[in-house]
Amino acid sequence: MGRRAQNKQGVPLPLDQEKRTGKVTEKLNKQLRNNIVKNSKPGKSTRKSLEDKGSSGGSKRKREKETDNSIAITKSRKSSAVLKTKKDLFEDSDLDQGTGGPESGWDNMEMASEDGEDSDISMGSYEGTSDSDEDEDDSKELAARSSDFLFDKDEVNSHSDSSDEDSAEEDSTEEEEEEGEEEEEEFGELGDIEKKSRKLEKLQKLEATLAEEEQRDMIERNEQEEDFFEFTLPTEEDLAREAESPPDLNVVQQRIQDVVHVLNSFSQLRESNRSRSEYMNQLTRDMAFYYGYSEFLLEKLMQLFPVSEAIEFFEANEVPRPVTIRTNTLKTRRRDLAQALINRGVNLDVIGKWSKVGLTIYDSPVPIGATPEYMAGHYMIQAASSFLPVMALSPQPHERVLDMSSAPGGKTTHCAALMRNTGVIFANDANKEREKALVANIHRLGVSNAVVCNYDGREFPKVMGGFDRVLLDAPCSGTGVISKDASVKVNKTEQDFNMLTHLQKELILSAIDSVDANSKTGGYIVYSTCSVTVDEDESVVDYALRKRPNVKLVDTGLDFGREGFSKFRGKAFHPSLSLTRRFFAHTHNMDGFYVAKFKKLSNKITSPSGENGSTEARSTGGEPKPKKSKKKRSD
Ligand SMILES: C[S@@+](CC[C@H](N)C(=O)[O-])C[C@H]1O[C@@H](n2cnc3c(N)ncnc32)[C@H](O)[C@@H]1O
Repeated sequence: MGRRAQNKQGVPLPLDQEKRTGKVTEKLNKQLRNNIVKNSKPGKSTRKSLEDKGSSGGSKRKREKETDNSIAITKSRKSSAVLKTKKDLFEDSDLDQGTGGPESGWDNMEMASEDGEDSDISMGSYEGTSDSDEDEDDSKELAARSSDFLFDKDEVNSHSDSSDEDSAEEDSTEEEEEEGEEEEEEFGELGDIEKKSRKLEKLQKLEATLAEEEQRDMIERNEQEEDFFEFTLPTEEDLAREAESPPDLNVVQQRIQDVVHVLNSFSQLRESNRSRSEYMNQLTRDMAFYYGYSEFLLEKLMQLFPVSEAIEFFEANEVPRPVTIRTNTLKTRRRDLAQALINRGVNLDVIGKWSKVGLTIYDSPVPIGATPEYMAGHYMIQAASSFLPVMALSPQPHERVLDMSSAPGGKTTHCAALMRNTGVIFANDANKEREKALVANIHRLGVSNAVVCNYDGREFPKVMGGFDRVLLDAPCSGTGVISKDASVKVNKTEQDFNMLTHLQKELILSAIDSVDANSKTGGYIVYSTCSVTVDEDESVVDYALRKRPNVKLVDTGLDFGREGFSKFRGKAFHPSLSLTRRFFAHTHNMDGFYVAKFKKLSNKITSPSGENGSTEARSTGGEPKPKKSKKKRSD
């Protein structure tokens, strides 16, 4: 558990709270707009003072009040003409009801965000709330407001009276009054529909103007903020002093934010005598401390993302993923299972459009691993990400399938369900202890087409071959499941990674050699890990492509997930690596996962130089083992 999670004296704010781009900015814009609509009066600044922000951790955000006020006043005045007209439009039509002041503006925003997340899950999108969803919500709200406004005739008619009474309205320009008179005349002449559509058009124009105005204001505000932002990296002495006193997470958190800010606008905000690597070193040190990782692992994981995204990644690892279950279609249908669980008071929803068998469990009055339905084998408690390799493998009825590292059997039993208990699955694992759970699950779920075996996967081609499909859900470091097992943060050394990747490379060649390229229905291999490191993912797959030119990567068939790296930190992989898929907690709300799918083209191993190898793999069963490549490789 990281210090961030351990800290009991007040939880620091999420580090991305001050993000200046993307959705947060958009939300901020919305809030600003709300505040301005509610509060804007000529001469009153609606902007939050920058001085409100913390200045610990070596940063200073100064503001020259006079300059700022004058800008604020000018801006506020500039907006007021527009706002006033908008106010006219809304004032007497009850449109303000329920929107409250600036604080409730924040409240509304938070609620909208939560709703977005909920509907995200219930609608099955794992891509997060899209901007267009938010836009759609906004436009619905606007349409609702507009239609209230347009169709409440009495309110519209009383509008001019009440505006006369409003002293602030007396300041309105003559043009505005003239426009109002003209409007009344026109209203007398034009039909209802035309009148309404003109009003709506006007409303839309005002909205657009307001949005533009606030966008400009936001940009200007950010620029000013940067002008007054100062951050100095702590010296060795500062750090030594800091180390002597009890750790203050708030100081570290603030420094992380500041360093990220500097790195994002490096040429503008850096100290001239400091290099990027000095900032990166401080960031690594602080983040490792803050989230409780070894510096070695933190650095490795940091390399996967731009710095701001890395923070989202580490934050997501502090939050548990939703509990998910997979319906065992050998015994029941998802609809019936959901109904049975709902009858027990379980609060659930479908997992997403991408799966027809998954359910997300929000809460349950009974342990979800002890219901009668669980005991009867109607479902498997399984992470959403674990569905993916089996979906990619797509085993067919009557095929011969090998699950090379199968315990405790989540994927074996899924394969059996897709094969409708026909054909045969060899459920292998090198660990006999873990196979107890595999056997128990096979029995509980009613799988009758599995043969459990206990070989080192590297030896499998010597035992048998000729499979239509092979799944290698490889042993890995588990960097994708840190939210479940936080010990990974500190217990994986460089040596562990070296040993693991070596094993993974041997296993992947074995998996390839176990498949029959001439299979009428298959000839596929899926490689997956619950780790996000390139060493265990793309590097292993690229190695396999080089060592076995008789396979090629194909589309995984998964219609979401991020493309695998085809180059990484100066290292070029085969371009087809982009066909592989990466999944992350912070982007897909599921455990970190990697999936690659190969098609075997020939049972002959062609040497990397393009010559035909003299041997065939054991892929058709019984053939000699492929000769070892004489060429020495660095990996
Ligand atoms: C990620 S887990 C597999 C999870 C499993 N596929 C499931 O869905 O339930 C990796 C497995 O690889 C097994 N393993 C480790 N080394 C192995 C080897 N040399 N050959 C075969 N299996 C191995 C481990 O015992 C572990 O059960």
